[in-house]
Amino acid sequence: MKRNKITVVGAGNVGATCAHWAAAKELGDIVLIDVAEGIPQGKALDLMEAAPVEGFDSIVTGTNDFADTADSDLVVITAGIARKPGMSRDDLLSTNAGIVKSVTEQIVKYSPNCFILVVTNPVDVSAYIAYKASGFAPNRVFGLSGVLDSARFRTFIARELNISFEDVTTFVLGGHGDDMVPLVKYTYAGGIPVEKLIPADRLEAMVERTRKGGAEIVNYLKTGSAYYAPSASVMQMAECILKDKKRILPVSAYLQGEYGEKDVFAGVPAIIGGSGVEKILEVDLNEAEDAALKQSIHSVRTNLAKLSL
Ligand SMILES: NC(=O)c1ccc[n+]([C@@H]2O[C@H](COP(=O)([O-])OP(=O)(O)OC[C@H]3O[C@@H](n4cnc5c(N)ncnc54)[C@H](O)[C@@H]3O)[C@@H](O)[C@H]2O)c1
Ligand SMILES: O=C(O)C[C@H](O)C(=O)O
Repeated sequence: MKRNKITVVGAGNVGATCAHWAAAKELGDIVLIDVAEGIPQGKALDLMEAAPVEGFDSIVTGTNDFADTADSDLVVITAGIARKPGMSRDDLLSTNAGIVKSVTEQIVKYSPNCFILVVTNPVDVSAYIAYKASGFAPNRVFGLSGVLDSARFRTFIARELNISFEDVTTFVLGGHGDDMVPLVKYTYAGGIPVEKLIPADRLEAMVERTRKGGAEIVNYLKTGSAYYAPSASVMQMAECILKDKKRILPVSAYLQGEYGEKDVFAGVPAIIGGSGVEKILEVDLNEAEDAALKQSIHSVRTNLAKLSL
């Protein structure tokens, strides 16, 4: 039986931790690639030497040569710079746009049939760049946003109610920026609408904390951004493809008329399975939610307009 081949581009905090989760879950064999010489090789060997202890059988290799990524089933792009306190994700655009484009060209050259999961920020623009540079169908390229943002919102709600994290479900939609849209109306604890369990002012505080969730971690770390929850989130998306799970997840997907938007990537609920983004789901939004989603997507378009694509 053929094993899945997963390439992670960028062996920094997010990339190396993606490899860690992928190995621990035995999602396939893993190739870590980075421009920094020795880093992917060292981290890959270190991770593989955990296999006898943890009991996983993934082969993990590190490289600086894209030829070693050939015939990957799935490629995760984490290459690029992370923000520091005082910066927004948009401040990363001018550096990361070129990195995402060149990396995508290399990916496609060696793995013409892969799925591409984009992490590099600002992610909705990076996903657009990867989509255009790859020439792939839109179902094969998507970005990490809502799974992470929803995980943060779920965490805050579970702690507030002192219940299991797993029992909270929600959607955070829109661009992965400060005006992302946590949807309180679609937030449940064990099937019960959270609006019935938590006072409105407490919920609003958690919505605000979710919107600033990335910056909260950046302000603690000082020299980089979050990576445990981001990499766990991206590997959940990867698992859905590799195991054809058909889960409904909020992801940054290419819109072709859904929610009244075209030719842009933004966070929407979608069925994620063996064909990647199998279907984008349109949920009912009230006037305020719809306006917030449009504003958030407008911010993504403002960034896109800064690029000469
Ligand atoms: N979408 C999200 O929800 C989300 C979540 C977390 C992080 N991020 C983003 O992910 C990116 C990576 O974050 P990190 O914490 O891992 O940063 P990091 O600095 O720890 O790692 C980035 C790695 O990319 C490598 N790199 C740079 N250019 C490269 C190239 N051309 N080819 C291959 N590798 C290259 C660097 O050498 C470095 O090892 C950042 O842009 C960050 O903002 C996004
Ligand atoms: O906030 C960042 O810069 C990284 C990432 O987008 C996050 O939400 O943690």
